[in-house]
Amino acid sequence: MTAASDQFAIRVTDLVVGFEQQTVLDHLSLDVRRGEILGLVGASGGGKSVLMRTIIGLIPKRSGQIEVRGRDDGGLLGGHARRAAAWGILFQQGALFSSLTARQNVQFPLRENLTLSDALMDEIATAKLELVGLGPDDWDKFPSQLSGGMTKRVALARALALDPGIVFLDEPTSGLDPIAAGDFDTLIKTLQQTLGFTVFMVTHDLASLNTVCDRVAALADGKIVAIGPMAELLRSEHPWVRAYFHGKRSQMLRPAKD
Ligand SMILES: Nc1ncnc2c1ncn2[C@@H]1O[C@H](COP(=O)(O)OP(=O)(O)OP(=O)(O)O)[C@@H](O)[C@H]1O
Repeated sequence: MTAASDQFAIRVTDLVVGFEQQTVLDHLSLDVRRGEILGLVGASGGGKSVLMRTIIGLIPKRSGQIEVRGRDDGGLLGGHARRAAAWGILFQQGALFSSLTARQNVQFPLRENLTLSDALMDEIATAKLELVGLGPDDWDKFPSQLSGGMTKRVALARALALDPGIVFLDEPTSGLDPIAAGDFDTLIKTLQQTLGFTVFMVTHDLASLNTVCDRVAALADGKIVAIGPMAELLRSEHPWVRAYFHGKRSQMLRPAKD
């Protein structure tokens, strides 16, 4: 492993992805640094989810390279589980199993990948639920009994079940009120700083981009057209990036000048 490749958690080079006649990602390149929180913005239908799903292997690519390093330091886990622990994902709607309790949802990846006693599995699952701020009263609730914010927290606990090196978050704050969204942002930042994983986050939430992301990447016309800290993106001359960050709705979020 070279020092340069060690620096990156994900390297996407010249990626082309499409469906029938449609080309969604058109020779896209993107590096995600190890240990950073990268936010991805782009127009609706522009290919953000397709990019995330292609990186994790759910959608086939037409051409290009994808290198996902994740966690390869060995740790306590064996071969199959080590690969599974490379990344965790939080899907947009939480995507919990409705017939399983919060605790059982978090145990699911453990059961799939590890051979552990029920007692140990219980212990790991409750530790993860505590990590995301859920107490014993919530552990045995079913998804229908959880609020939107709690659902996201359980989904995050499940994404962290195998101690992944990379966490993919698909619009983590969508559907949450601004206070719950702010709390969730803080939780992600705190966990990332404590546990040191890399975060790849698709979001439309300007507050999240401002407060939690180390860098922001903008996807337009199937490519990454700007990438850097938020302050740099705000100075970008790319027409779509300008329209996104300096359009009427974004302006409304800034304090009025007196
Ligand atoms: N499985 C699929 N089969 C065919 N077309 C697809 C498939 N998945 C996505 N697409 C198409 O790819 C394009 C990009 O979709 P994608 O879901 O990545 O957009 P997005 O940027 O995540 O949008 P949003 O912000 O609205 O969630 C869309 O035109 C969509 O219809």
